[in-house]
Amino acid sequence: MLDRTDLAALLRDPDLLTGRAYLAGDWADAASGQTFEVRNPARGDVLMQVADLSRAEVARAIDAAHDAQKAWAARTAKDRAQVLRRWFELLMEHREDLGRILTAEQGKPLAEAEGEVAYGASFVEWFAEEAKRVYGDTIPGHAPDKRIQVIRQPIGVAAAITPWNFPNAMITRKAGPALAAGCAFVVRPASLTPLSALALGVLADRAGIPKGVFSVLPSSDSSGVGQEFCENPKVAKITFTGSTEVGRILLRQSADQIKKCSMELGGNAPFIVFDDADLDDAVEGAIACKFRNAGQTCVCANRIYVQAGVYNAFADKLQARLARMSVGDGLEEGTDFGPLIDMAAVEKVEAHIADARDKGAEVVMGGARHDKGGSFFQPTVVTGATQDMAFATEETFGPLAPLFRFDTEEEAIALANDTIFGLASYFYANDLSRVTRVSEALEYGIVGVNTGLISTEVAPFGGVKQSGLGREGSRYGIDEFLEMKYVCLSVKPEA
Ligand SMILES: NC(=O)C1=CN([C@@H]2O[C@H](COP(=O)(O)OP(=O)(O)OC[C@H]3O[C@@H](n4cnc5c(N)ncnc54)[C@H](OP(=O)(O)O)[C@@H]3O)[C@@H](O)[C@H]2O)C=CC1
Ligand SMILES: O=C(O)CCCC(=O)O
Repeated sequence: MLDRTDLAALLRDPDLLTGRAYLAGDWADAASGQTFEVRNPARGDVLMQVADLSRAEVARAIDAAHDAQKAWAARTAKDRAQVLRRWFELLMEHREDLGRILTAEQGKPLAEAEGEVAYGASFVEWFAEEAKRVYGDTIPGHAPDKRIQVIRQPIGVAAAITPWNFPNAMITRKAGPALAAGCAFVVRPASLTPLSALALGVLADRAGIPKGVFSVLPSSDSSGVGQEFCENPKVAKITFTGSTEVGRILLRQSADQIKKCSMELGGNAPFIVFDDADLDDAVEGAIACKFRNAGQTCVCANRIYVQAGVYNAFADKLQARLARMSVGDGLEEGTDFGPLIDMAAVEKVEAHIADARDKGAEVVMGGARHDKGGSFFQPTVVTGATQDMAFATEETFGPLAPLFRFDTEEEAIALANDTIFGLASYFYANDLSRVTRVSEALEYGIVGVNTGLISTEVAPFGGVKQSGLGREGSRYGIDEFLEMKYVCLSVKPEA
């Protein structure tokens, strides 16, 4: 049993745990008194009740953000940077508590949860620094009396919709650059994981982010809030992480007002092992890449292509390594893989396994629900995977590693690119010419070479094709929250 009291008892600062919305600088219940449940995926217990805001309350937060934004933007960049720096420090000081809250509502092992909190905080730190480097430009005039200046200004109110798989970092990766640029920011977190978002609000409040500039708006009405964000003229920017399907809905809804959108959508990452790769490294990389967050990450390997000469050896080593890893409650010491987020996620993994079996693949490891019950699932390896199987075209979002066999480099590249998605891709090889050729040929926003982990605040994260629009993190990430203005000055000659 894990309820609110138990979870609060695990925290050094129980005030981080709240079910009230952070609306326009005030902590509030829903006016209707409605709440929705947040559950712990490992035990299925109801952890807490959280304020279930209406669309009208979300509109009120947008009004407040709109009113507060101008004064926030008018502060010096250094001043905004100092407030963000304070927020970063508080996030790091409370890393353990934030990790416990995250694991309790999302399920990932504590070490991973704390890693996510530090990763999330790194975006606030990075963009606190970048706030001071929003430079403009001076362009030589096109006529003797003309001077041309380019300035970059905050876009206005940014509205974010974020997923359950990274309940902390997907918010900070958007809020950091938005606030640094001088935007106000409202976020509706996934209804499965609002507690991490609300804890971020508690610390934003303590850090001195002004009232209204940052709001956290839990609501069970995802489509109603999505419509409000897209249709409210006071919102200038939509920033979303989630499925390609919902991304399409938000883009359609944003079209009437030509709203600026950043979309970080689904992936279907190929992970290619060439026969000149270091196989032990490739196995470690595959485990980190495929099984992180129990496979519920948009940059997780979804299809593992292994060259024929090393196929059997790779499959054996992968199984041997996985056999030493443990599935369990993320709050317990020594857990490598937590539960899946819910039973729908389990059913999707099962459907992909059944489809592969029907089409001739062999399940050589796992393949079934774990005897811990609930949404725990066995780490699974499937051999004999082929392009007609469901996981070749759809994200599994679970602990299923399908191994495809290929013969030539050309074939591997064609198979890897045979998808509507283009977020992350990975390959292991040592021949320098091959590394260069393959890096250039993969149609993806991100390529990991001899590594299964590519996430960092200093590099641009984002996809091509139907994996999204825009980039998050790095020096480019702040551009998503800025508009460029060209000022043409006519200078009269002396009278
Ligand atoms: N790129 C990524 O990081 C992610 C990819 N996915 C992919 O999507 C699949 C489904 O996962 P799921 O969680 O359902 O992803 P969704 O895209 O449905 O959810 C992501 C966020 O969008 C919200 N949302 C859902 N429908 C709407 C809508 N009509 N308008 C506005 N917001 C909406 C959700 O809210 P709520 O859940 O509260 O309804 C959540 O906050 C996964 O299996 C995976 O393949 C999922 C999550 C992240
Ligand atoms: O699944 C996602 O959308 C977030 C990826 C986490 C990361 O940045 O690595």
